[in-house]
Amino acid sequence: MIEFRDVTKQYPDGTVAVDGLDLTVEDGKITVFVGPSGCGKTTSLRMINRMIDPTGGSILLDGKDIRESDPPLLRRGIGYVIQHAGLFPHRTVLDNVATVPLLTGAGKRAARARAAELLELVGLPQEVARRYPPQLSGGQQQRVGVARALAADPPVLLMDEPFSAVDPVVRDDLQQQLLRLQSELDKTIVFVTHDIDEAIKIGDRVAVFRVGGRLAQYDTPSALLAKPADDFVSSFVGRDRGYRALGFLTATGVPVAPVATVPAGGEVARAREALVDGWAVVVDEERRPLGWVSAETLSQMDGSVDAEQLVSGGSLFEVDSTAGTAGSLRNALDAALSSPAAVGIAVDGRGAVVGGVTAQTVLAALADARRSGEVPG
Ligand SMILES: Nc1ncnc2c1ncn2[C@@H]1O[C@H](COP(=O)(O)OP(=O)(O)OP(=O)(O)O)[C@@H](O)[C@H]1O
Repeated sequence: MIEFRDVTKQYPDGTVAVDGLDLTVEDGKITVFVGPSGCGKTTSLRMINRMIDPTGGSILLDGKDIRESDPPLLRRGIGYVIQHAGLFPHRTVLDNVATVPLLTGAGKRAARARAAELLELVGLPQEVARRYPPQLSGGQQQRVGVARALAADPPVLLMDEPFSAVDPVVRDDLQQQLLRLQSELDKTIVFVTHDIDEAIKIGDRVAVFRVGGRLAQYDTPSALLAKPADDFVSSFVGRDRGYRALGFLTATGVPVAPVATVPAGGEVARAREALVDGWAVVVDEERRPLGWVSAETLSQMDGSVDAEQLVSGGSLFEVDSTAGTAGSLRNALDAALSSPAAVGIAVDGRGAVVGGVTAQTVLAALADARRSGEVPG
């Protein structure tokens, strides 16, 4: 547990970067510091490993004031990941990671074995280990940075905008990977970002800072979206916060209705009979959706349903609650809104069609969730 107690940092030029911060970072959780540029996120983070010392108040790590700890020793228990990974360009990827176990007294062979293990853990293919950092993509470099930070097996991990320099698709991938790693490792992670979407996606708890280094709100992502403390937080979490809040409710409670399906390669005449409200989903042998057909598209096919001529299908959402993979209400609503037939396709864990929902059904499920108190109104 990391406790900030009335922590203030005033730089020598008079700038107050952090002002009276009181906050407790829980063990085994991801705590995100988010806020506009210059609000003191990085300063707050760096005070945890004593790269910066506060000018007022105190920070406790597991009940002990960190001022009583020798900084190098303190940092052994605190991994640190930054934007652009901060790797040594002239050492191989393997050696970049192996540096840490070497520093903590492991032999060369053991250090390299540990490094190889960590690279695998963060999802890097083996051949990457022999390359040098400039020969890696930005996303791969970030993974190496995470592997290196984990090398000493520190209970605490500080991450300062680690994924900001990569494109949105890679970023999404890195975020998923972090969540997967965390579900295995249970580290205490403090993560700085200026991106509220990222904060909401990965944070167990999110601390929103305002400029001047003051904490505006510290809450779970869903509470932040449902009950922003003031106008600043409300505008920071954004206009579509109601829509984003749907991402926290699983679609398991949404009644899925049967949806018309026709096999690819089946007879057009039969497919025409199967249409419901003018549409049917074309599926492969495993009942996985390939796209939609309407009376009009069928009229352009001769004889059999041609998988090359379908109306493309919109997003899908999962309802396989037994596998614990149910999508969210947001996924379900998006599926309905993006479907050419206005019916969102629900699939099971294997991707087979199990039915469909309309936007009205999703909204009715949301209204039910509100009535039962599952979500604040
Ligand atoms: N060494 C320093 N000397 C003086 N002022 C500083 C110093 N470092 C940071 N600051 C100021 O302290 C404030 C907080 O900076 P900090 O880097 O903690 O913010 P941040 O929220 O992480 O910002 P960003 O998202 O832009 O990185 C800013 O006004 C910044 O200009």
